[in-house]
Amino acid sequence: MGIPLIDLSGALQPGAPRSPAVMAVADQLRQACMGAGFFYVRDHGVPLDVIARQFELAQQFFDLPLASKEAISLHHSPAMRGYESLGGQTLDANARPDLKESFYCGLDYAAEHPYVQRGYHSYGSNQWPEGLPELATQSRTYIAAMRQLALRLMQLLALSLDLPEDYFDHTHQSPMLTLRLLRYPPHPESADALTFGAGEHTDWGAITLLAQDHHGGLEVKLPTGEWVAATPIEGALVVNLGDMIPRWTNGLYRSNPHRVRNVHSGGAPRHSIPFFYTPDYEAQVVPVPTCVHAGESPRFAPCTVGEHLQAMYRKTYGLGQTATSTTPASATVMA
Ligand SMILES: O=C(O)CCC(=O)C(=O)O
Ligand SMILES: [Fe+2]
Repeated sequence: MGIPLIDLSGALQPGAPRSPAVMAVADQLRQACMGAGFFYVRDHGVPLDVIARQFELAQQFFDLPLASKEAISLHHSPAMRGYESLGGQTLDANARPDLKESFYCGLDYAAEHPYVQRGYHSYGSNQWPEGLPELATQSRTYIAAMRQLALRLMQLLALSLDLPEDYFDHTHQSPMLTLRLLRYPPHPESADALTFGAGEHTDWGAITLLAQDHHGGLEVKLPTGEWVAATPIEGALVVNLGDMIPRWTNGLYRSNPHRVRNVHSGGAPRHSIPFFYTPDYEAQVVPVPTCVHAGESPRFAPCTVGEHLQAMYRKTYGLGQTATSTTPASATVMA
């Protein structure tokens, strides 16, 4: 079992849900989601020049002086948007802080939006760096294109579960969408076994669409326990399932652990751009009807998206509680 490559041409248009081309893609998705929980997509409809420009601007952003980046530190932002310096996050509580710099942005939610008023984590406005005005406009274009693809992938996922195509559409009314720019310095030669660019973790939302540069370094843990490289494929995106998907599918589809070490770049930094398609903060995540059969019970405690995400942010940023003392209620697996 590896990480399959799925060609989306012929399956991008909604409204012809049961055509043979669409159902062939839905079948491939089902196999991938029951296995690696990761797959590549190509012919995905996101213009390649939009992706290339996002990488150029990411490089320009990280090349800014540290003081310019720190001026928009995410610690200044109630919505957790902005710059995060090296070692700012510890994705694996048993490892060292991650060797990566990052920049968070997302949808602009106005101060009057009820979720901003309620102080929900990550709802609010962006912080953009001085001197790089195109980053804001380009990131909005990128988010819009990725959002459209993610919506379509969730529709195909619904079909793969024998559900109506639009089954999950309503769960993304006011989503927690996050676009993240990442730069990993070269992995130090002296690094010990507890050093990672991104420590072992699962993603937290619905699906992640990852664009990576040509260096590689992302590794995925298969259900067998074997780690495999998610080697870059030109023009393709890596898609993986976040923690909401096993909850919706009662464990049928997997949100698999993965990690990053920038060990193949010949001493160059590695850049990647994950887009986290995370549902509405208040969406209740309970198993879909086609995944709980007579006599079976739900394997996960019901949760809202916001509860789980907030607990995971707290855990990996040491906010409020220490990493080891935080066990999100939503992580509970029922017997
Ligand atoms: O940089 C990568 O390839 C993956 C990053 C990642 O897993 C994450 O940000 O959740
Ligand atoms: Fe991840």
